[in-house]
Amino acid sequence: MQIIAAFRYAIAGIVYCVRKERHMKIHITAALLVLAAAWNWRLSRIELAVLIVTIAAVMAVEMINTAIEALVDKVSPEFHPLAKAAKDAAAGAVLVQALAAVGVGYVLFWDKLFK
Ligand SMILES: Nc1ncnc2c1ncn2[C@@H]1O[C@H](COP(=O)(O)OP(=O)(O)OP(=O)(O)O)[C@@H](O)[C@H]1O
Repeated sequence: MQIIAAFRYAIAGIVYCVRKERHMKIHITAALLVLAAAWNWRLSRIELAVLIVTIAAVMAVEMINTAIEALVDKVSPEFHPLAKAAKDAAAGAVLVQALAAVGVGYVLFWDKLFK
């Protein structure tokens, strides 16, 4: 696959997730707010790097969750315990990453907000 076409498909995947997933819109809004706060409090370069990786990880896991949901809906529209396991595990991955992001936010911003 040509590299330009590969990029086009990847962008289409991101656009699909943003359009379809309400959670992606929430993640993007939160990311913009957090980046504004990082700029306001002049986070160090390393803090900013951690923040960027965390934001990207949350969005990437959410997109993988969307991919798994789409695949499960395609191959198993009817109820199946394995379909449930796949969707629940994917949702669990999003939760784990979101909790980690809250932890990162706490470490980076708590002192600046409350001291
Ligand atoms: N085909 C299925 N077989 C068994 N359980 C399912 C199936 N589809 C959904 N479920 C159960 O319902 C839950 C919610 O599924 P759903 O597809 O509505 O995902 P969601 O997390 O609400 O995502 P979204 O809100 O993005 O659509 C799953 O986590 C799973 O437990």
